[in-house]
Amino acid sequence: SSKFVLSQVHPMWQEPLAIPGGDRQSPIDIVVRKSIFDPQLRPLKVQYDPRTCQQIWNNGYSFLVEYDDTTDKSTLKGGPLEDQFRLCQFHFHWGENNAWGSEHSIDRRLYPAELHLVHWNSDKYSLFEESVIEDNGLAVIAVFLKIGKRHEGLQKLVDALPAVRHKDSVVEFTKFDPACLLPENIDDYWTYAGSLTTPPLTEAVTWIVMKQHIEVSHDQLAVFRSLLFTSAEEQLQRSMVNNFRVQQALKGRTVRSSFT
Ligand SMILES: O=S(=O)(O)/C=C/c1cc(Br)ccc1O
Ligand SMILES: [Zn+2]
Repeated sequence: SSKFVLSQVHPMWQEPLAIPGGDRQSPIDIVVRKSIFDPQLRPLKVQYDPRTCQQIWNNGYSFLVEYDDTTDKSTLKGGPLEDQFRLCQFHFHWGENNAWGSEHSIDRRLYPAELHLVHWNSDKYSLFEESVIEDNGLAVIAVFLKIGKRHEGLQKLVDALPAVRHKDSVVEFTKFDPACLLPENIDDYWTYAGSLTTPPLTEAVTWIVMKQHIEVSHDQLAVFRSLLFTSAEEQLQRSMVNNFRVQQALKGRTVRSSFT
């Protein structure tokens, strides 16, 4: 029988005492009126190849949709980026209800969920693992999710999630084009220097936070919440909800916008 702890009494992981550097941590609240329009920010160039999609893995924090990043087939460049970056995975963060769940906020407004498309700098490094510790090693596109109409493109992913209910489970997942999860307008975004929001929390990320959100249905998000933080062997199962990090101090950083 499935006895799940419905509300989270303990955070997903303990915030470490010593954070690497600590002056460019993520996520943050984006104060719109304090962001600076930068006319030199170029449009983003996203070129994803659905054939590089490989599997879904429940890593105990979220579920990662993983891509073959051994060649430059699914890439991101332009925007604030000087180099070419390779897509390695995307995942989400969400709440136990629709009132919260995103990691970033816009003028303190939280969304029920947030998508992260994680890319690493393949001009400078040969492996994702190397890029994770370098200050311009990673670029993450963040897209807010709002409850509304059903997202047709997401449904293929939602249908696969019961197969990765427990931590450490993996299921083959192919031919998924992550571009279908981007909003129509990807030219309007905020960007700032930050960190991973899950361990190792390294300060290697150029964040690109989309202004326009996407819509998913209540039922689609409910399937995210049916996942578990815990592995099949564990006695006490815990629902995978509230897998977001607390917001971090801006510490004098500037958030730039690509739009006025
Ligand atoms: O939430 S993010 O900051 O995008 C964390 C990304 C991430 C980085 C590593 Br390394 C492993 C799994 C992950 O989900
Ligand atoms: Zn994330």
